[in-house]
Amino acid sequence: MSTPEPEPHVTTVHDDAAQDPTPPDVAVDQVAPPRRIGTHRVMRTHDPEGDARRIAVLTGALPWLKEFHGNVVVIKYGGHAMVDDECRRAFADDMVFLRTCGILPVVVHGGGPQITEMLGRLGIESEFRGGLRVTTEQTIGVVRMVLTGQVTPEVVGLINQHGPLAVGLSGEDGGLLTAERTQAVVDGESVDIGLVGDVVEVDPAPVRALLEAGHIPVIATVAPDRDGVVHNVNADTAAAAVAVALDAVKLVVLTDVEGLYSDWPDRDSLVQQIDVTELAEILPDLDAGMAPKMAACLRAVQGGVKRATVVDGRTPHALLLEMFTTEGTGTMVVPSLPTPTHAPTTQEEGTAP
Ligand SMILES: Nc1ncnc2c1ncn2[C@@H]1O[C@H](COP(=O)(O)OP(=O)(O)O)[C@@H](O)[C@H]1O
Ligand SMILES: CC(=O)N[C@@H](CCC(=O)OP(=O)(O)O)C(=O)O
Repeated sequence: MSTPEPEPHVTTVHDDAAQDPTPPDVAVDQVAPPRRIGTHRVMRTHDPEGDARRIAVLTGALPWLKEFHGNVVVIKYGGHAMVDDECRRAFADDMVFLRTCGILPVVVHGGGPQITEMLGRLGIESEFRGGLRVTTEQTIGVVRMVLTGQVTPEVVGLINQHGPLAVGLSGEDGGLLTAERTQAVVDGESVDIGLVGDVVEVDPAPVRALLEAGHIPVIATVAPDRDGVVHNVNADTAAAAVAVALDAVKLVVLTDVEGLYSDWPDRDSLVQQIDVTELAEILPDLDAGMAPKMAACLRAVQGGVKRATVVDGRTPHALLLEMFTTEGTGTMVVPSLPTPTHAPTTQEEGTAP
């Protein structure tokens, strides 16, 4: 019996190697690939000028962060500033930015165009006198429905895309606002405009409770009078009253124009800064849209709010630029400026804290 030939030694890769986690044989002359250490991330390209700009922005924000940290800032979010998607997203980002920086934003929203649209759909014509809506028994229901049932949830929803931060409430909730029937002033004459109220009392407790719980309050401006009759309150007016009651350091009014023009509509006449004495003088001559807005800024600063600014809400992030850079935007209302007895310093000229 002959001895069987030995099988030639063959290195094979078995079919079942796919299930076998051990690596296949490595030929002696094959070098293992070098081990890769770490992973990639987005890196800056060499850009000393860009770096200097970024650093200037970040360090330049420091005095403002110190000024606002732990303090209430009231933001009046006008109905005209809500119309564009990009601006709406930017507004929500800005509110969350403020809250994350330890600042306490409180939003008071308008909704004039949205109310007008709904009234139009119902076949009711809108009428304004002295910048305020003539409000009948019929229209107050629509005003209340649009502000609390449509605009508040929209604003809350926008902010809450970042997480459950915003909580909506109206002047009717928790005794927040008490209104008293008011009149409009047209050509120096007081005229009746129905169920329109001025704010005569603010109970800040419900808003403070929300702030303490880490929330961003979003307020709709319908409010009962002392008999419980609901009134339509202009959102600029309500924002000013809320800012005073909460000892806010700042009121920012977001609207659809760059600020106050002294010679409206001449675009070269933007007022950069105005003190309350001068504002009180020109207030009776202001046109409808700006009249309640500037009256609100006046009321806020006279009530102890350090600054009130009207800013163009159609420019995304205009609020951040206004709050965290020395170069302001829009029109700033400040307390009465003392008559300078010396050449103004840079600090007095600018808007630094
Ligand atoms: N002196 C002025 N300076 C700037 N805007 C003015 C002036 N007078 C009237 N306006 C008008 O006021 C409007 C802003 O008010 P309004 O429409 O009530 O805004 P919001 O909905 O934000 O409260 C501007 O779009 C402009 O048409
Ligand atoms: C009395 C009065 O005029 N109320 C306003 C309330 C909404 C508001 O102020 O909205 P804006 O801020 O978008 O203008 C109105 O009915 O239109």
